[in-house]
Amino acid sequence: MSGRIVLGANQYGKAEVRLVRITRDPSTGSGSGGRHEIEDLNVTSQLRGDFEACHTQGDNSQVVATDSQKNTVYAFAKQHGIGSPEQFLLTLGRHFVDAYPWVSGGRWEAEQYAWKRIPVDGQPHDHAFVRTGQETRTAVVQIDGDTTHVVAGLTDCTVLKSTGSEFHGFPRDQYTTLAETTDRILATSVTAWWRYTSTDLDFNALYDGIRDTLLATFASLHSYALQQTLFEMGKAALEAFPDVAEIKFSMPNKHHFLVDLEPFGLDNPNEVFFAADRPYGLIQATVEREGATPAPAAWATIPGFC
Ligand SMILES: O=c1[nH]c(=O)c2[nH]c(=O)[nH]c2[nH]1
Repeated sequence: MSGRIVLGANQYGKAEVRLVRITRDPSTGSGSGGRHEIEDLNVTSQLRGDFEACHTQGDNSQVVATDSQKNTVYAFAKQHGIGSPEQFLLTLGRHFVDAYPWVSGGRWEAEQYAWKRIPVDGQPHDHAFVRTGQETRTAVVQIDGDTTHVVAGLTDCTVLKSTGSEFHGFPRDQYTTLAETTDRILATSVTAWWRYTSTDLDFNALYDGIRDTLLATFASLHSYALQQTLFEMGKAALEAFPDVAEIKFSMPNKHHFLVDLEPFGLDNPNEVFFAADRPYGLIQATVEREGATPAPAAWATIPGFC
């Protein structure tokens, strides 16, 4: 032992690059926009090799910036597609090892989130999807003497439309930078609670029917705002299910920003997106039957709704 302090094992890179790739095939599908495929990944790229000088002397001449690693993820999604996470990571990893002699290896990781097409009238929709495997069904019963309230709902039901969503016409002031758009991704994680008017119902059948109605409306509505989508989802559920008195929603607007690939000489016609996790828009509203008697006690223990 010399007593000298030295650098041990190290790796570095960009973690959790959220990437959504939409692949459009205008020759397929029933609508004018064709059938879309969605691939949704969380990618981490880390390089290993000779990075001694950076750690010990602040010499960045061999440091492939983590920002460049992130850009490469997005550019490769455009250029090579994804296909499978394994194939995508292999292409990515080989690129860094081949491009930089001092990069001896690295670690590339991806999580892929599965999406299913939302069924509308029994047919899988061309460009509206629901994320599988995370939705939770919820229910609360409250009894107070002779009064019983049943509220039920769902949470963490993540849905996405890769077209059929616009947002424009909003006021502009000196703090407005958001561009108007006539074609954007609309994605949200639906939390909904609805109040039943009776305790003697086929709750399983109702849950399935209400959930399917909410999702089919999300899929079918050409949206001008998430607020409008929320209202139409509630309206459709109330119209189809007379045993539901009212429905409350909390829906984050899960923003997907188009990645600027121009610096890399690539166009990006709504194909490669940065899926931001925060901040997010948060849209909350109650949809109710006009003139109905309110039931504040039913909602007293369900926080976070208006
Ligand atoms: O559907 C939307 N509603 C908004 O209120 C809003 N605000 C915003 O910046 N983007 C959006 N999108």
